[in-house]
Amino acid sequence: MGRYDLALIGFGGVNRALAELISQSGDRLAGELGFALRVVAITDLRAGSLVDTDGIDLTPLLAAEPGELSFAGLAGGSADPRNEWVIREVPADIVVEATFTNPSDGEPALSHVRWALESGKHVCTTNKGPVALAGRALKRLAAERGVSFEFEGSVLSGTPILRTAERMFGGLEITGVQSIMNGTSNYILGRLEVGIELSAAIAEAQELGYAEADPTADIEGHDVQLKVMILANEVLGADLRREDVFREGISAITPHEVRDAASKGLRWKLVGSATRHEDGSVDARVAPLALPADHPLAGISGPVNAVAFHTDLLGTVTVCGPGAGRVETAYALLSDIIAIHQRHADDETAPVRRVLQETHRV
Ligand SMILES: NC(=O)C1=CN([C@@H]2O[C@H](COP(=O)(O)OP(=O)(O)OC[C@H]3O[C@@H](n4cnc5c(N)ncnc54)[C@H](O)[C@@H]3O)[C@@H](O)[C@H]2O)C=CC1
Ligand SMILES: N[C@@H](CC=O)C(=O)O
Repeated sequence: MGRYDLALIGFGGVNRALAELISQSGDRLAGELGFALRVVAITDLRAGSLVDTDGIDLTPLLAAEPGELSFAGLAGGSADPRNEWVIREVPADIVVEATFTNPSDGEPALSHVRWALESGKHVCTTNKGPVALAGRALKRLAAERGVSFEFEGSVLSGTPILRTAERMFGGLEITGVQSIMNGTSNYILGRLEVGIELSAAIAEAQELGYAEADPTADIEGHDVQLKVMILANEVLGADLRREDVFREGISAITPHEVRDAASKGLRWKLVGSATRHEDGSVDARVAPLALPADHPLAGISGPVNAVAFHTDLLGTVTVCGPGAGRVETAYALLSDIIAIHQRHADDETAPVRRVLQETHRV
């Protein structure tokens, strides 16, 4: 059986959840998917870096409290993350980027992704920064190097919204999208409705693993701004920059307004939308809206997200599912790895083929 060796960049909630999945369910997944997964490198700003090209034993790492994990002193370990060296030099097949999202310039994740693609490694990421701010250039670089750049988890976490649009909407003209794409703000609005204070609701969203490292990005709409850019660029053929997308968050909405709206059958939602005009131009914006109960997005609660696609032949098609969560987002990474396998399993240089040949099974 073939195998993919992974380098995990960032070892916070999402990449830990992926490591847990591999550690606990790797054999079952290998039987089902036809390839095994092995982690050969991990880097993290706080923990440092750890490399073992024979495969890292994940069990003791996952047993440690996240805040207390340090790779210094372990064989192949260092207190320094050594991101560039690990990404460029360690012989991994796939670099899995899950450091924090930087809405301003996408760094350092943008460099991580670029280094990996330049080194001829496939990349999967849940990080919205590189995809929203440099998606076109990175896809071009990946194509030049004959590798894949996958980012399903950058929009709607594990819910396969980008692949659904790409693979299932053939022949449809999509004229616009209206969406709820931030689990944290949607969760918080629901908590305000039942009388929880804003600061307590934010703390809950952090504890549950939904919030960004800096939750301002969730509350003030930066996160949705990036996701609208990704969706519009991928689905509507746009080439939006951040300054093209009007942004207003939920911080100005008071708990009283939320409860008052609910008593009138309205629900405040942070809505990201994009519309394509006849001349091909695309307008996009992020703003809170008080939606009537019969709106397709009004009933979307908690960390669940949804995208309503406006199409010519089907009218409105709404897809909903988890929009945040560690395990849910780790699933997005697994789905990216499966996509890489499906695309490259027949390549001359594909890792699966290479391993099969090495072990003389073909
Ligand atoms: N948690 C969620 O529900 C979702 C998260 N995402 C995105 O996935 C990414 C990871 O999310 P989480 O794991 O929840 O975040 P997290 O904050 O739990 O983990 C990020 C990790 O990256 C590490 N890190 C930061 N800078 C680094 C650097 N320069 N080099 C190496 N490591 C570095 C941090 O020490 C931390 O352990 C973020 O970009 C986030 O926006 C996307 C969809 C959903
Ligand atoms: N903080 C984000 C995580 C996923 O992108 C959210 O709450 O949606």
